[in-house]
Parts: sequence; structure tokens; C-alpha cells
Amino acid sequence: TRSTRPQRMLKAVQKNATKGNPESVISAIDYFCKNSEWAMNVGDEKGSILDSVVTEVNPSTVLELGTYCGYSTVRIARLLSPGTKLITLEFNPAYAAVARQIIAYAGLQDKVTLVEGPSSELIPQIKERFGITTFDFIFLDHWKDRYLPDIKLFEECGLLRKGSVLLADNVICPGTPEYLEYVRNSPHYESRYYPAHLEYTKVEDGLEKSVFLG
Ligand SMILES: Cc1cc(C(=O)N2CCN(C)CC2)sc1-c1cc(O)c2nc[nH]c(=O)c2c1
Ligand SMILES: [Mg+2]
Repeated sequence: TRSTRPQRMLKAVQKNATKGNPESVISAIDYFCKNSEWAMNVGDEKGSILDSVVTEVNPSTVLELGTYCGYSTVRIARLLSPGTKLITLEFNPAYAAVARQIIAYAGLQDKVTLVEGPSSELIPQIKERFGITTFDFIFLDHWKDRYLPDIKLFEECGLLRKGSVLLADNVICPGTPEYLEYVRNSPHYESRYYPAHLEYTKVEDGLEKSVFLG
């Protein structure tokens, strides 16, 4: 049977990247998406903004919603201080299977805990399952209709502290208007928009960075 796009992406990584070299894995995926098949990785333009925010925060605890093939997981994990791990949630088992292999190819498997399942169920379990009190950095990149309910879940579960940084992809395209309205009008967040483009295209998109004020 025909391979899937994530499987073809994995093949491109295995063919063109160097094992244990995260930068080469990132480049191989970007090359594949620019020259072979578009895919919904955060991409190099928004990825550079992600890199700068992660570097600025230098987080000890990290959560990613939406692993897909692991591109942004690799981008984040390669920047973390030794001993720091990130938790990434993926709903789709086929995506998770490919992501595990791409993360391992980059040599970052010891810095990543990939959990399969819906964010609505997993977020309330995080404290007990992973011994986390609060997150320093959260990257939202799963499904536009879950951004708002999941940020409310973070608040309810006490997973945010003064200064927690949330960075959301796709706030313009596909678009998360209710989430934007919430973080931009809530007295509990200081929000800033980073304009960019939809990965590998000229379509407008951007990242919204929101700092929890407590
Ligand atoms: C699937 C998809 C199609 C898009 C689009 O407008 N397209 C027109 C232009 N052509 C070229 C591509 C297709 S944008 C997008 C997308 C992009 C992300 O970064 C996403 N991140 C997380 N979760 C998502 O569901 C997610 C969807
Ligand atoms: Mg995205």
C-alpha cells in the first residue's frame, strides 16, 4: 500500500541527514517540504522565532502540544540545557510512530517524552504521571479548536506560574480567533504577536507569545 507523507518525510531524513545531528535533520525536513511535499511542520521562518523564544526562556520544564513528525520537538530539544527534558503530546499514533524515529535519528530521544493521546485527557494527568508542578514553556501546535480549552485547562490544573511562556503556532492560518481574543484581553496574560508566514509559503501566519502574569 502507498506510503504516507510522514513516512516519506522519515525516508528523506534517513537519506539526507546525519544520524545524531539535529541541524541536519531540521534541514532535511525543510528541504523535503520545499522541494518534494508541503507538510505542516512549523518550518524554518517560524522555527527561527521559536528558537529565539526557547533560548530566551531557557526553560527547565517544557510541554509541546502536537508532535506531528517531531520537527519542532527536535528544534526545541536541541536547545535545552543538559538534563532538561520536554514532554510532547500527539493524538495520532501514525504521526507519533514517525516522530519517535525522527527524534531518535536526531539523537534526542533521551531529552524527549512523547505521550500518545488527546490533550484534554493527558493535561490533567501530567502532574501525577511526570512529577511536574508548573511549565516554564509551552508550545501550542496541535489543533486550532483546542488552543482555548487547553489553556483554560492549564489554568485549572495549576500548570502555570508567574512568567510561564506560551507560544502558539497558526494564530492566523489556519487561525485561532477565540484563543487570540482570550490571551489579548485577559488581565492574566501579556501577549505579543510575531508576524511570519505559513510554513514554506507566502501566506500570512505568525506566532503569539503569551506570558502568564498569575
Ligand atoms: C493542514 C494545513 C493546511 C494549510 C493551508 O492553508 N494550506 C494552503 C497552502 N498549501 C501550500 C498548504 C496547505 S495550513 C495547515 C496547518 C498548518 C499548521 O502549521 C498546523 N499546525 C498544527 N496543526 C494543524 O492542524 C496545522 C495545519
Ligand atoms: Mg503548526
